[in-house]
Amino acid sequence: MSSPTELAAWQALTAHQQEMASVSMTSLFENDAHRAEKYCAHAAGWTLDYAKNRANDKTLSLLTELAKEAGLESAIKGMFSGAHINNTEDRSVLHIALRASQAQETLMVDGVNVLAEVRATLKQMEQFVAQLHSGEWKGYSGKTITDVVSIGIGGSYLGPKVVAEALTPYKKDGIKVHFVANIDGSDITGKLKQLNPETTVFVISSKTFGTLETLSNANAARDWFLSNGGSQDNVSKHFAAVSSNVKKAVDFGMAEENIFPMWDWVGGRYSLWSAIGLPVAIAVGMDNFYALLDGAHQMDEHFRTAPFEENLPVIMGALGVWYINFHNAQTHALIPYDHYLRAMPAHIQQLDMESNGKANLLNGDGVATDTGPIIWGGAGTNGQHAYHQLLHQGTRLVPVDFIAPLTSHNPIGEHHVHLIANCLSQSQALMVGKTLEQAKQELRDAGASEDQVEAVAPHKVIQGNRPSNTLFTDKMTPATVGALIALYEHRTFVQGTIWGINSFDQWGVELGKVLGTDIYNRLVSNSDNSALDASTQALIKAFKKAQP
Ligand SMILES: O=P(O)(O)OC[C@H]1O[C@H](O)[C@H](O)[C@@H](O)[C@@H]1O
Repeated sequence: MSSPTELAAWQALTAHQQEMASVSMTSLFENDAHRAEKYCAHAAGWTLDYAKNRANDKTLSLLTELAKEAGLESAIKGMFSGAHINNTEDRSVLHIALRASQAQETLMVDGVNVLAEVRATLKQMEQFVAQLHSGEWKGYSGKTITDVVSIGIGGSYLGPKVVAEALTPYKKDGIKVHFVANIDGSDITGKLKQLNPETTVFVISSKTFGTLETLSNANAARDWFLSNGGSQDNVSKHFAAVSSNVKKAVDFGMAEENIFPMWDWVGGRYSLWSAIGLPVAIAVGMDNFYALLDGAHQMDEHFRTAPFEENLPVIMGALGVWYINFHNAQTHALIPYDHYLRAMPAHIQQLDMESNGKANLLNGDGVATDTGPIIWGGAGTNGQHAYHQLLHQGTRLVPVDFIAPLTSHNPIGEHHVHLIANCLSQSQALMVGKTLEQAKQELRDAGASEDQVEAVAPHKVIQGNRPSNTLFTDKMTPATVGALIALYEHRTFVQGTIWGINSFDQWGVELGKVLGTDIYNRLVSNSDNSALDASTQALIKAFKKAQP
């Protein structure tokens, strides 16, 4: 596809943005008694209230038209049929196959029924999880396993960690699941201190089995195991792997039956639904893992079949484009009002920024528009006492997604009512703001002198008219958590399709890895560094000087 700026809907939106510039969201509500119910959509246990956006019927119809002109309908068909939509790697993009309904028996891709492979792997996971939970799986000294440590990084780490945390109320007793990712030795050292090698199983999650951080931590775990009573013959009782590189995992010491396959049609950041999600399945049980997959599948079906006007990923994706490209928004915040979902913004950050942080169209030409925004956020209400100041009064426009369950897993006292009251009031405050007159009156009512009123009132003005979506569900369950993450996966795809970029490769991370190896070699040798830039030379020198 060529640049989206050439599309008729893009040009119409550019003109429409001018029309909307002086229209406040509050006036949109005043002029349409049905706005709240109209600007509301439902899918897979979630409701999206998108009424608090700088958008009217025309905006939404132009945005929907833009998605159509950009070819989103055929892109969706392409994804679901296994077309090689990841064009730079010539691969299908099939995370949707990992959660396909059991009723579907075949999905033929390049002559292979991928669903048969997916189902066989799920069965393998079932057995593994059952053996761990029943106590049938014993460590080398005959003791029952009490701890599982997942070692991975990027997509082979963050998604499972975030979902396992989100599903804390569903955790099964007996086995504690830990995650290690960083090559900073403090990460694994801290974890190993709490563990007994006789009762610990490590799951090494790496699609390539070639990632520096993961292999370094896997080797450190094996060394620890071997120097604390374990033997080479027993490595297979304490180490399993999830990887598409079986040979490397076998060479490490894994038994072939403890290696769970991955496929090149699953991108790392989309892989938590595969055996990469094994730590989740161990933490919450296979029944809950299946419920997670089913929730995601419900969202897939909605995305595949719902008209764009009612389609949550399309609405959210298109509204994001509206702000990024027509209002110059540089970032997008996700604020879950749910303690267990507190790390979700980090997962969506990885998902979205690794997918849409691109500057080339599918055909290789440079883009003419901004693409993926900076995704950030954190748990409400904590953020209200920190960065919300900037959301309300800063100079930047930051569209926000508020995410909340209507009921709590821990309904103590008035906590949940307050939590939700805060969530709703934040989106309200962002929209309505506070005028100078209101600020003055507030100060007068509090007994301030006229001098104080004049001096302080401008600082209390809140511009308002700042957009947000509110996503809510009855309860955070495996199914609703699965649907929520699938929603953001598809939103990312919608935006990538509108921008005409490939959301499924990640060439940008490679250069740092190559240079990292080069610098490593320089740090451990007496190489001639004079050809390097002066800053890097000085930093290498400082490192070497500090070594004992
Ligand atoms: O699963 P692995 O092969 O170890 O890869 C782990 C991660 O590393 C890479 O650098 C990619 O940027 C990620 O997309 C990937 O998830």
